[in-house]
Amino acid sequence: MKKITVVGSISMDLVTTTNRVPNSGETVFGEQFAMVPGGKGANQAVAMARLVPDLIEMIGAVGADSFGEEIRKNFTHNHVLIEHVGTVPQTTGIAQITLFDEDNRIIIIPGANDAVSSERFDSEWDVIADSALVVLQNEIPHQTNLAVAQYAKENGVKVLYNPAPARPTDMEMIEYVDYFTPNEHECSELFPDATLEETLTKYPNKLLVTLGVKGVTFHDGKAIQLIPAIKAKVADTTGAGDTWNGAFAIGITQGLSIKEATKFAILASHLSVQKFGAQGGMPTLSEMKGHEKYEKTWNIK
Ligand SMILES: Nc1ncnc2c1ncn2[C@@H]1O[C@H](COP(=O)(O)OP(=O)(O)OP(=O)(O)O)[C@@H](O)[C@H]1O
Ligand SMILES: [K+]
Repeated sequence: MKKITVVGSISMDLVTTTNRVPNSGETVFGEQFAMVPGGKGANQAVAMARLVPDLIEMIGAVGADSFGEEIRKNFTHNHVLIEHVGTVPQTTGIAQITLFDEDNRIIIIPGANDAVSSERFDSEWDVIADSALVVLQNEIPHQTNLAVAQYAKENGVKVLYNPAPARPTDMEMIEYVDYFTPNEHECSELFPDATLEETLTKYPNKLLVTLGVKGVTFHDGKAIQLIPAIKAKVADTTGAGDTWNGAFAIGITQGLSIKEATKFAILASHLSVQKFGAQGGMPTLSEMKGHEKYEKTWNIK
């Protein structure tokens, strides 16, 4: 089977839980601290490798620091292939997350992720050309995404592009990609002058919009489809979108229709929101197969 390649971000999430946030010049005691691997690229790679191990190739960069080492271990533990994860002089990307008052405040330092430049690719181009699918998000430079998407198109390789977080330059990508997967909020940022229905109708079988607890919507060429989410007892929705994108990528590359791949991915994200952390709840294929909503006709291997 051909590999799936993610070109994207890798970071360490530093998560502080506190009942008070300090004012300028003030020091407070918080409640808890956790360090968990994250970054949308890495999360989507792990989501896929949980379902199909040793078939997901990660292209990205970390720094020459202890976070980089931890992240490499985490990839290997999750059966993501990291021969093309480089080490650069910048620090490993981090997200400093403060959980306060049932909400979060996040500072991202891209660090090594800003150094993921297609101008430095060498054997990476062959990896991309040999892939069944390339998966992109928006936490590495836009120029790299654009160069990868253009190269993939020239070489007949399909691209799944998750434009998260949305950037003004995203629309330059759309003609080179096969699947475009914003969430509802990103979709209205990217298409501010049209209704959701108009936008979906303009990009049939290409634009899939995730609607959180409402599910996923797309136009199938004849009509707009809305596939409902599966209700869950929610522990933490972090990573729901990454799980959905990763599982959708697996479904599509294993021959499912857009509708069936969407349903497969909805089941994966339903399982993911029931555990803490972005990667914590990402299901394995056997966990998926054990669920009553798993359909035998999917035939995922
Ligand atoms: N509360 C929930 N219960 C069940 N399924 C959910 C829930 N939230 C999200 N999902 C599933 O996950 C998919 C993706 O969620 P969403 O549209 O919120 O993506 P997102 O905004 O990119 O997520 P995040 O940024 O939190 O990772 C949804 O289409 C849905 O199938
Ligand atoms: K989760």
